[in-house]
Amino acid sequence: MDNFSATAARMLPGVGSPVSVGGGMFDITAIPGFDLVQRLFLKLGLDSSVLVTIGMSLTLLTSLFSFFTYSISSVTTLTRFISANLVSSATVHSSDVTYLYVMRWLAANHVSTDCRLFCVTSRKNPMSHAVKRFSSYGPYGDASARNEEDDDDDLDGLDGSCEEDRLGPKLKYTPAPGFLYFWYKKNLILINRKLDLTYYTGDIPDETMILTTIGRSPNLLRELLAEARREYLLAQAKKTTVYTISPTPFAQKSWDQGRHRPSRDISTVILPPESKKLLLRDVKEYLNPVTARWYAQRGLPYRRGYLFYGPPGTGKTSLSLALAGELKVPLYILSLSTGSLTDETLTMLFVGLPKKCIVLLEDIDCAGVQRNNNGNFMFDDSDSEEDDEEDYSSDSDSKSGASKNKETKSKKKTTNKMEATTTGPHNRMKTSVSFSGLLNAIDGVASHEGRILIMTTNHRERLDPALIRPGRVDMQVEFGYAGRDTLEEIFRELYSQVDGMDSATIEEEEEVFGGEDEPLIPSEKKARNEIDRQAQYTHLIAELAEKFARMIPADKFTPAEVQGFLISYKRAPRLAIRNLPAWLDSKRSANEKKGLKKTKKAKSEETPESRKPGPSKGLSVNTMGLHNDELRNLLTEIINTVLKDNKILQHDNKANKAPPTPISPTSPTPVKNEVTTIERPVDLGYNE
Ligand SMILES: Nc1ncnc2c1ncn2[C@@H]1O[C@H](COP(=O)(O)OP(=O)(O)OP(=O)(O)O)[C@@H](O)[C@H]1O
Repeated sequence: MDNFSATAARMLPGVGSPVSVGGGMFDITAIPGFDLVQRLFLKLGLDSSVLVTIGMSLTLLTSLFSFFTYSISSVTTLTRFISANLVSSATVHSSDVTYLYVMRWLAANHVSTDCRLFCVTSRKNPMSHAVKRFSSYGPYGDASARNEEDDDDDLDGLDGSCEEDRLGPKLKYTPAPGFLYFWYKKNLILINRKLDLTYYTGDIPDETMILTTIGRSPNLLRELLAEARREYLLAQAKKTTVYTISPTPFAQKSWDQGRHRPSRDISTVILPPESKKLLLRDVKEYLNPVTARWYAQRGLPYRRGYLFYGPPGTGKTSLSLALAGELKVPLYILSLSTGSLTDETLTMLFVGLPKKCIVLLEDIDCAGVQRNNNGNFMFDDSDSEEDDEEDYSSDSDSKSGASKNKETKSKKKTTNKMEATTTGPHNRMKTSVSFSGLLNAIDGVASHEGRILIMTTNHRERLDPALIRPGRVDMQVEFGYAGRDTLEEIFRELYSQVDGMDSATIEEEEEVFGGEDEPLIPSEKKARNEIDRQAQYTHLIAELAEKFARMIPADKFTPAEVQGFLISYKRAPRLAIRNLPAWLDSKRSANEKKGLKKTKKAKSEETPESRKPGPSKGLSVNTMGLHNDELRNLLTEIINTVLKDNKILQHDNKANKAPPTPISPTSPTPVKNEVTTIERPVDLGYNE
């Protein structure tokens, strides 16, 4: 026996001599090539017995691998057999709203919160949407719309807990992707959440969720899905989905992820009752399927447009939101001053609208939307929100100041470029929307039939008549300062009997501020039963509301201002009334200061040039680069004489004075495709 055979025999009994395998005799040296390898190893001075070890190990591993492969394939075959014959399953994809139904259901039934493998995030998570997918299980308007606020709102409603405690935002637990099981109606349900990272670009990865239950009948899963759907939709009925455009200035504009706001009850928007009634009747009639057929049969475009106009803070946006809630349609908000809107993007946005929705084209006059000589809208720096407020200043002195200011601004505007920087309250972005582009978007072929268009403006007089002609605007609603009735209603609305509000809560709150001399209701007069107590409270608030309304000058403040004041006294109406005179004084002096500032500003803007008689507005004199004062004066004189002779100046002045053709009020009953102006009654019957 040579060296190798001796070593092999040492390590493996039987090497070099026949080895017993499977009961038979196996001689390792009989393997073909063994002799050759053995000699090679001997030449290289290596211990060839290693070969035996490697050979044996490889054989063992191959056997094990074959065993596992076989086992896995058997399990797969078995699983396939079971899933094909013994279980039922439902597949839900995250791109479909059903996903949201299920996720909400899981949260509502504590399935997602009680699982062992979970993700955790903060409830008020300022992080990206990617985190939110796993941190949220609230309702979403559509599959892509996942919003943190909404989740939290809804979650609070579901588990009765609050999203924050004394220390800060609470933690939120949700199931990790993978397997999860729970019991539903005494049946085991298995959920497999699988992420699809194939096209993952860093935002929310797609997900497939498979719900499986034992048994061949799919009824159980259908029941669960139907229940999830019902609960989700019922929760949604109390909400309005609001879409705005994505805030990125350079990206292709598109509607952003819908946000769910609690629907605003239309009764909380205070308007003269007849205006509200007419408007509601008109919109509801328009949305009636019979009306749609009526339009179709006559070949009329099935669209309806409204113009809400009035000072800022008088409820135009609030009413639009409330209308969307009342009609259960989504609200799409678009402000012409927001973002780098172009004709194309505007058209695309209108194309992207669903069939039934409200489009709110806000502040159509914002930043001075006007048509220039080229037919394009111009956006002016000088007209900011602040100016809107100034223009509507309740102080008569300041009003004259404002109008002077406005004149100076409008002069500036004429020199404006077609594309100018806009100053919306939030953005400073380039905007260029041509007039025809806007009209095309509103009523071009791309515009969806069945939509409701609401345009709001603080300055109806600045709008081009073509924009608000019948067919584009079928009804106009004026929003004004708070008259006596409105003031009373605002007060009553704020202190109404919701959220446990009653005379006891008021007295408690007053105690915090040092208490009032008189008891709210003398103890001997306090009602005995609940119904009487409620009636007594309503009566009391009505009396206070009347007193409050009598103390404020009518038609001087916007509902937003009055609400803002009252909100400081959420549960202390008598305190609000006590502090009202001080608030009115502060408002008055603020207005006086504002008026003074404006007069000063207007004076400072008056340059010696502006005082000189010059060519009429809109007429520019090209001095061919000559800056000679004499020449300029001479030219000015010549032009003025020529203009006077040709009556151009007269005509031009007239044109400047004449406001854009006003829409005259017609009959109070809306007539199809005729403009109906719902004005607030001229005399509201309120005495100051
Ligand atoms: N008529 C009203 N009834 C109830 N609340 C009102 C009314 N007007 C204003 N408010 C309150 O004032 C706030 C601002 O109102 P809103 O945004 O609707 O005013 P707006 O007329 O759209 O203002 P802007 O012209 O600046 O857009 C809201 O919180 C709203 O609750």
